[in-house]
This record gives sequence, C-alpha cells and structure tokens, in this order.
Amino acid sequence: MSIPAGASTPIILRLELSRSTASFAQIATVIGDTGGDIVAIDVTRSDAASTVRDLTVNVYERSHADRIAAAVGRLPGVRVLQVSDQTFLLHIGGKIETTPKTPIKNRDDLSRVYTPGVARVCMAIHEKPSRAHTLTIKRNTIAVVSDGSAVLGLGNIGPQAAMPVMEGKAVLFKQFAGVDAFPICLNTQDTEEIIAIVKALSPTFGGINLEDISAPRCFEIERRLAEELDIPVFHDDQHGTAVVLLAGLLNAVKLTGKTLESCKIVVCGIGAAGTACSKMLMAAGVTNIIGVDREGALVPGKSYANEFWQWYADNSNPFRLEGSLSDVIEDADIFIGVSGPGVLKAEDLKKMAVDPIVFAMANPTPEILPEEAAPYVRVMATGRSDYPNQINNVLCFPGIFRGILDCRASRVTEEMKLAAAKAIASVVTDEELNEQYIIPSVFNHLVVERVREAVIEAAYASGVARKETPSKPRASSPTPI
Ligand SMILES: NC(=O)c1ccc[n+]([C@@H]2O[C@H](COP(=O)([O-])OP(=O)(O)OC[C@H]3O[C@@H](n4cnc5c(N)ncnc54)[C@H](O)[C@@H]3O)[C@@H](O)[C@H]2O)c1
Ligand SMILES: O=C(O)C[C@H](O)C(=O)O
Ligand SMILES: [Mg+2]
Repeated sequence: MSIPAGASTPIILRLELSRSTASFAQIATVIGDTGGDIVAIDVTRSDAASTVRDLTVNVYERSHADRIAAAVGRLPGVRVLQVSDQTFLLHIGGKIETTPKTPIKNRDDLSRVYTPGVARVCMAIHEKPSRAHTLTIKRNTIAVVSDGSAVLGLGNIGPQAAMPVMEGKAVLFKQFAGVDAFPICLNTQDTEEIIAIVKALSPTFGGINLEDISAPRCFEIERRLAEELDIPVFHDDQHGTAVVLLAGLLNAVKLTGKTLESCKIVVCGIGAAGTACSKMLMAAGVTNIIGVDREGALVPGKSYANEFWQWYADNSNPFRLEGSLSDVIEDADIFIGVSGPGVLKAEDLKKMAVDPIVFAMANPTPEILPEEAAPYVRVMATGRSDYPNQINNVLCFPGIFRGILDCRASRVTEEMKLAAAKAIASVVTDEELNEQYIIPSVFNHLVVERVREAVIEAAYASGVARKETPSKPRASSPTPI
C-alpha cells in the first residue's frame, strides 16, 4: 500500500539492530506491509555488537507511526530507541537563534562592533542611561520569563519542560510583531527569588512578559515587579487571556442579542487566567459572575485560605450560589473555562440558558471538546488553533508589546488592555460576524496593527508613554502571512 502524495508526513525511527539476530530486509518488509514508505537510512553508530540506524519513513499520521514502531519492535534483535515526528523534528536544537545585524567582514568592522569602538558607545550610555533604548537591543527586546509552574494546562512540569512553550512565544512575538523575545526559564519557584532575578535581568530588556507562573504567586510577582521596575511587566496568562476573552465575548453576545452586563457568567479555574478574566469582565460591567475551582463555587461570606480567592468570593456570586460546577451552571448564559481538560459535561450544557456561549480555553485539551458541545451551544470557542474561534492570548501579546515598545511605555494600564480588547474585536466586521467567526485569526495581519495603534493611543492618554512620537512599525514587521 503506498501513501498518496500530500497525505504523508515523515517520521524518524531510531533503531538499534543486533548484528547477530536482526535482519534489515525483514525490517523493510514489515514497514512496507504496515503501509510505511522508507525514504532514507542513516547509520548513526556502529560497533561489533550492534548498529544504530535512523530510518526516515513517510506515514499518514502519528497513530500510523506508532503501529509501524510496534511492528518493527517485535522483530528479533531490533530495539526501537525513538520515534520522532514532525513536531519533534522541528524542535531539534530549539526554535530560535541569535543572528547578527552587522556582519564582521574585516578588522575595521571588528573595531566598530567590538573593541575599541564599542567602548565609546558604552561610555555614552554610562553618561545617559536612557540611551540604552536607542543603542542596545533593549529597544526591541523583551524577556519571556517562566518558572515552569503552570505550563499550559500541563501543570507544574518545571523550567526545562517549559522551554518549548517559551521558545514558541518568542517565535510568535517575532513573526507577528517583529519583537525580539528571549525565553528565560528559572530554576526556582520562590516568589522573592524570582522577583530578585527578574530585577537583575531587567537592564537588558524593554519589557517583561511573565508566562505560565501559577496562581497565587504570579499576582505578587507581577505586582512587585511592576512597582519596582521602570519597564512594563505583563503576565500574559492573566492579562493577555483577559483581553482576548473580552474581545471574543463582545462579539459573541452581539450574536445572541444579550448584553454582557445582563449575562450570568460562570468562570471555572480561579487561577491566573480565571482571576484576570473575571476582573476584566467586572470592569466591563458584569455583576452576575460566579467563580468555581476544584472545591466548587466561591461563595461570599465563606473563608478561604488564599487571599485572592477571598477577594474573589467577596466580590462575585451576588446570589450566593453554592455547589459544584454542575450545580451553579444552571441558567448561565456564558461558561468560561481556564481550568483543565474535560471538566465540563454535555449534561451541564443542557442546563444553561438559551443560546449558551462556551469558551473552553484550557490548553492543550479544553474543558469540553467542540464536537461534544456542538448540539447544545450557540457559540463555542477554545484556545486551540485546530478549531474555529481560537481564544488565545497570542491575539494580544505580540501587538500589545509592539505598542509598548514603540511608545516606550513605562507600564501597562487598564485603559491599554481595554483598548487592545476593543481593537481585536473590531477586526471582525458586523457583516463577517457569525457563530464560527467571533474572533479574528491570529494570521490576520490587521490584528497586530490595530492592537498596536490602540495601545499606543491609550498609553499616551494614560500618561505612561515616554517617547515624544512613537516609532513607526519596522518594515519587516509584522510578517504578512
Ligand atoms: N486560551 C488561552 O489563551 C489561555 C491563556 C491562559 C491560560 N489558559 C489555560 O487555562 C488553564 C489555567 O491556566 P492558569 O495559567 O490560570 O493556571 P493556574 O494554575 O494559575 O490556575 C488554574 C486553576 O484551575 C483550577 N483547576 C484545575 N483543575 C480544575 C478542575 N477540574 N475544576 C476546577 N478548577 C480546576 C486550579 O485549582 C487553579 O486554581 C490552563 O489550561 C491554560 O492552558 C489558556
Ligand atoms: O500558550 C498558550 O497557547 C496560551 C496560554 O498562554 C496557556 O498557557 O495556555
Ligand atoms: Mg501561558
């Protein structure tokens, strides 16, 4: 069986073959019989007892790769060391690199880029530190900082495992907004230590994007850094998410003819994202909002060990609803999930008010899958790129930092976030708006430019922009797709 052109994807099977018992002919036959297509063979190690070979094999999909690997692994003298698919292959060696803007072709260039010429530039900055914004990478570079404690919905998987996400954010910053972003994963989850390290790193950067740091530590870390640094600090999982959520909801409620203020909204997962999303909705006029975490609804008057939950309980749930998600979702107009996979059941959706709006934003697996929710919801959105209506902070963070850097904002204000939300929502016109299209695609090049402009305008209005006239976006950014 051969694979139709265009339907295949290459994998690499790394096999250890015993010289005495393994037969390559048998391996090739098994791969062919299982529907794989061998396109290359590389020997990576060879000694008297065994050889290690990398076989590049075209397959249909990941499950097909797994079937081939299992069949090959059953052959005598064969050990499958690794199966790498496209996703793994594109991660080999990481996803970003540093590229010099100035090639050094001769001694003259060398003496300008490096010593002795560079010394004059150092002294110019020493005399006037604000020159770092014009004479160093500070002008266009931000740090993406994580401690690996709340990586997507995968939980506390640590700094090394967090790195692929942080590298991914750096790629998105560059591709969508021309912002140079440097991924930094810290080997500490101690609040004070994180604050001290980020402060010590800050001279290099024009802004700090905190990422995937769990609640409640993320609140204190962000608050202190914002207070103590003169560059903007933005916790993406809180504010990036809240901005995009509000943008999506502004458009979704238009479809149902309801107003946000009149809606009953249930938020599941009162961590970093859930808290910020709720606060942004409250600022937009929502009052009937109920937070639910693992122990059930947060209820006014009850005591909570965590001061942030205490604040939440005391400032939400006006009808003092108690119980599980399944209890409090009755008659809700909107469900917002920023918790974990599979938390919401189809049975729960049946209890919601007419025209339910469900934003199941846990990554990589949402609270409920769109195919399961479809019969019961009017508008469905997830955080993922493989379904319609992707409510993901990638719609916000490139543009907001483009704006921040271009007007050299000292911090991010509520007005800037609200302006960004409205700017994202505005990309979907009334003629275009429908259940499958409430939020623009991340590939829509209008998004970054609208967010940038709105953020700059709001930064000047809030008095936090430090540049007399904002710089124009660089010709190379954002990359149109
Ligand atoms: N789509 C997006 O743009 C976006 C942005 C940020 C976060 N997220 C997703 O939201 C989720 C939370 O992220 P975070 O940064 O706020 O993490 P977090 O660790 O700060 O908070 C998660 C909260 O969810 C609660 N929770 C977990 N499982 C639950 C369950 N079964 N029932 C009720 N509550 C539960 C936890 O107790 C915690 O309070 C993750 O899945 C993340 O991928 C999505
Ligand atoms: O990384 C994402 O895709 C969105 C968000 O920052 C998350 O933590 O899930
Ligand atoms: Mg995140």
